[in-house]
Amino acid sequence: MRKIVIGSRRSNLALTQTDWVINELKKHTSDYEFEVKRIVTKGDQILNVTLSKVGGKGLFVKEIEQAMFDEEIDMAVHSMKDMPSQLPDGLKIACVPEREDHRDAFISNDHVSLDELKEGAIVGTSSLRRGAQILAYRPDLKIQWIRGNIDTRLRKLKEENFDAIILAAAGLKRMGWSTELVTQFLEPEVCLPAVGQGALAIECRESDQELIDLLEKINNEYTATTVSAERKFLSMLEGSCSVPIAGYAVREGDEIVLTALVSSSDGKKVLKTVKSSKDPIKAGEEAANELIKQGAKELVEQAKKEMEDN
Ligand SMILES: NCc1[nH]cc(CCC(=O)O)c1CC(=O)O
Repeated sequence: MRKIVIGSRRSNLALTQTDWVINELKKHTSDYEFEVKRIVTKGDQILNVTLSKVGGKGLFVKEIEQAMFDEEIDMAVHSMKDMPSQLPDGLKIACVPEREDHRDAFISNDHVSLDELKEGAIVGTSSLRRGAQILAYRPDLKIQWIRGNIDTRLRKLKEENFDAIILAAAGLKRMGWSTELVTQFLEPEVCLPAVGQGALAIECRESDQELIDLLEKINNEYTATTVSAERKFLSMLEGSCSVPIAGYAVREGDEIVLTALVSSSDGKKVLKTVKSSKDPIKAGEEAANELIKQGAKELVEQAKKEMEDN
């Protein structure tokens, strides 16, 4: 019997997601044994600075991808939103299972809604994207960086000087937290999710056809298609991890409808567009081209300069 070794970050969320995938695979086959191998990534080690300042997305996947090349592991389960838009040669996203909740979850002390937070209240997030959209919606609020896993952030909400925090709903739900904890789920109109938020990316060697055939069984066509539109948009604005960037696609009839956003970190300048196409790649390209036309590249350049100055 072949043993499939799955690399996972050691965070509770990563391990939970990996276990979920193993369970899904076991529904389709009993021909394999599965083993989880924990891998520490750079992103797990650096917890005290804004991720966008130390290299952004790739931080959570590099060591895991190396382990795949070295054949120490056969596959890995990633949060799609942590995946850079370009994969190294020789690896592929073999399948995209059904997406969990795509929304951001707003959690406040005493369950005060975003609209009813007192003037100047402090919202904790380490995401430029969330911070900018909250400020665009409520310019009077203060954004304060917060890091750590879900438990740490919830503890900081209670113990430190935060009035509210924002987390991915998907993370909470996958970890089995009660949704009663959540004051409100932010709809994409208020806070457009990160590209791929709530979805998983299962990565393996391009040459491992046997594993690719197995993973195909838990691919979700709707999620794979809509996420491909979001990621095409992201790839055309790659290098933009210094600016807030967001994208979320749905299917309406036979069209993929992609909403895409790039903004300044202070939320004062928000570029947003909605593009539809039967072809998800085309929807992604058109959204990117439209935002570039509106000045997205200039926003990126400006943000890079500000970061170097700081
Ligand atoms: N950036 C870290 C990260 N990567 C994936 C998730 C949650 C699950 C998901 O969005 O798919 C989180 C935590 C968060 O943003 O609150």
